[in-house]
Amino acid sequence: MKLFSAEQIYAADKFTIAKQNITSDELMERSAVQIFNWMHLRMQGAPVKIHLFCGIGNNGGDGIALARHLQEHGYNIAVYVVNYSTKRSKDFLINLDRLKDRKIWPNFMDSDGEFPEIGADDIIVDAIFGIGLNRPPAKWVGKLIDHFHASKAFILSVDIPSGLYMNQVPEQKDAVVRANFVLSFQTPKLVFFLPETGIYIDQWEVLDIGLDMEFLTAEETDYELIGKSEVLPMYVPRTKFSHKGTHGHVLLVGGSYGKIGAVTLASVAALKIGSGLVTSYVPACGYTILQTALPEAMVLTDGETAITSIDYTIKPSAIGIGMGMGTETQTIQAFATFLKSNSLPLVIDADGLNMLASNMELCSFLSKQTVLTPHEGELERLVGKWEDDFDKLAKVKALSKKFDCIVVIKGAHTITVYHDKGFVNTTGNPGMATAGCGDVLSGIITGLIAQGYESLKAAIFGVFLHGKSADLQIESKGYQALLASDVVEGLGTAYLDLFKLPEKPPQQEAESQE
Ligand SMILES: NC(=O)C1=CN([C@@H]2O[C@H](COP(=O)(O)OP(=O)(O)OC[C@H]3O[C@@H](n4cnc5c(N)ncnc54)[C@H](O)[C@@H]3O)[C@@H](O)[C@H]2O)[C@H](O)CC1
Ligand SMILES: [K+]
Repeated sequence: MKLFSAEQIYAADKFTIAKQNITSDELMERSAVQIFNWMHLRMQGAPVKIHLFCGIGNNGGDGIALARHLQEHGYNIAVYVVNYSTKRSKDFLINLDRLKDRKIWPNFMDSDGEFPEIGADDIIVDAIFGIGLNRPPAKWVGKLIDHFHASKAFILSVDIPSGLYMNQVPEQKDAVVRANFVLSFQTPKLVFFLPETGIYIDQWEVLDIGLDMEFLTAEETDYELIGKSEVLPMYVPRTKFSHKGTHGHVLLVGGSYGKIGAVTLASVAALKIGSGLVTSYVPACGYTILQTALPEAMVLTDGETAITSIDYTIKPSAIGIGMGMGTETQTIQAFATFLKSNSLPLVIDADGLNMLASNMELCSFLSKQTVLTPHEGELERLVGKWEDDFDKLAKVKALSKKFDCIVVIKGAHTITVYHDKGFVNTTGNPGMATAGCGDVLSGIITGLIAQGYESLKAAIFGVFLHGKSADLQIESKGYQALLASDVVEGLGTAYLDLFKLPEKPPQQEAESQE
C-alpha cells in the first residue's frame, strides 16, 4: 500500500473532484459518512456521550459533518468548535450552517474559555487538525489536548491525531493527541510507523473515500507499506524437478568464542527459509557446536577463537557475514580483504556493520546492492547521530545512494531503504526484542538471495516473513517466552500463511451458511 504525502493527497482530492464531477463538500460528506458508518456499526446506538472537537479547517469540517449524522441517528453528542484561527474553510462553514439548520449549536472555544467536563467512559472525536497542520498548535490548544488525556476517555482521531505533522516530528511532544484509534482517509500516513511519532497511535484503519484509483495507481510514493498483498507476488514457488542445487548455496561467515550461537541461528534460518545448501564459516571452536546443533549444515573453520582469514573454494550463491564475529584486529583485516575481492551478493550484520562503521572507506568495496541490517545502535555508528526520525531516513537514503546498498533499519516497523524509497514492514511484535532475532533475520535474507530473489525483494520479503513467523508463534508462546529459535521454527507456517484466505466477517459467514 502506498503511503502518500500531504501534497499527493491534496492533488488526489483535486483530481477526483474534477474527474467525478463532484464538489469538495461532497467529498467531505463521503468522509464523514464513512466515519459515521464505522462508529454506528460498533456503537449500535449506545447512549455514550460523544464529544466532537472540531477545528476550523477541513478536518474540523469532517467532524462537524459527522456530528450531523450522529445526531440524526439519536446519538448523545456535544459539539465544540476549536477556534484556533479566523480562517475557516469553505466546507467547514457549509457544514456548520447545516448543523445550525438542525438546531445544533456548537460551543465555540478559544483561549479564554473553560474546557468542558469529559467522563472517562465518554468518547472524544478529535477533528481539530488534519494533514494541514503547518505550525505548532497554540498553547491553549495544547492544554485542551492535555485535558483530553486527563479525562481518560476513548479518543477517536479523524484522519491523523491532531498535532502530528505529515513530514516532520512535532516540536512540542505533549501537544499531540494520543489516539486510541485513528480513522485515516484513503491511505495510512508514514508518521504512524516511525518510532517518534507512532507512539501517538494505538490502532488505525483506512477508510476508502473513493479518491480516483487511476490517479493513486499512477502516483509514485517515497514510502510503501508492506503487507501480505505486497509480498505475495514476490513469492517464488518450488518446481517439481528442482533439486537442492537449484535453491542456492548460502555461506555464513561469523562467530567467535562464546558467540557461535549467532552464526548457528543464522545458518538454521537460511536452511528453513529454503536455501538448498548452507556452509557456516566459523572459528575452529565452533566446529563441534555447529555440527551437533545443525547436522544439515556444512562447516568450514579458521582461527581457533576468532575469524582471522576468509578463504574458501566452495561456490556460494550468497554470503552473510558478521553475526557474532567480534571486531579483533585480525578479524577486521580478514573482513577488509574479503570485501575487496568479493563480488557475490552480500548481507552484512552485527559486527560486520561495526567493522564497516569504523572503516567507512570499505563501503566502496561493497558488492552491488549489499544488504545492511543494522539496529538503531549500529545504524548510528554508520550514519552518525540524527536529529529525528526524518533526519535518520534522509541520512540512510544518502548512504544507500552513495554505496548502492540496501539498508534494513530494524525496529518495531522495520523500514527497508533503497536509494530514495522506503518499504515499511507491518509484521512483528515486541516479543522479538530478544537475543538472536537479528541473526535469524540475516540468515533469512541471505537464504532468500541464494534462492534467486533480488536483494531488495529478499530484504523486504525476509523482514515480512521474520515478523509474520513471530506473530504466529506468540499465539502459543506469548511475548516474554519467545526465543529467536521459535522465530526460525515458525518460518514454515509463515510461508503457509501467505496463502491462507482471510477469515470472513461473522455477518458474511452467517449469510453464506443460509
Ligand atoms: N482526501 C482526503 O483525505 C480528504 C480529507 N479531508 C480532510 O481535510 C483535512 C485537511 O484539511 P485542511 O483544511 O487542509 O487542513 P487542517 O484541517 O488540518 O488544518 C486547518 C488549517 O489550519 C491552518 N493551520 C495549520 N496549522 C495551524 C496552527 N498550528 N494554528 C493555526 N492554524 C493552523 C492551516 O493553514 C490549515 O488550512 C484532512 O486531514 C481530512 O480530515 C476532506 O474532508 C476531504 C478529503
Ligand atoms: K485529527
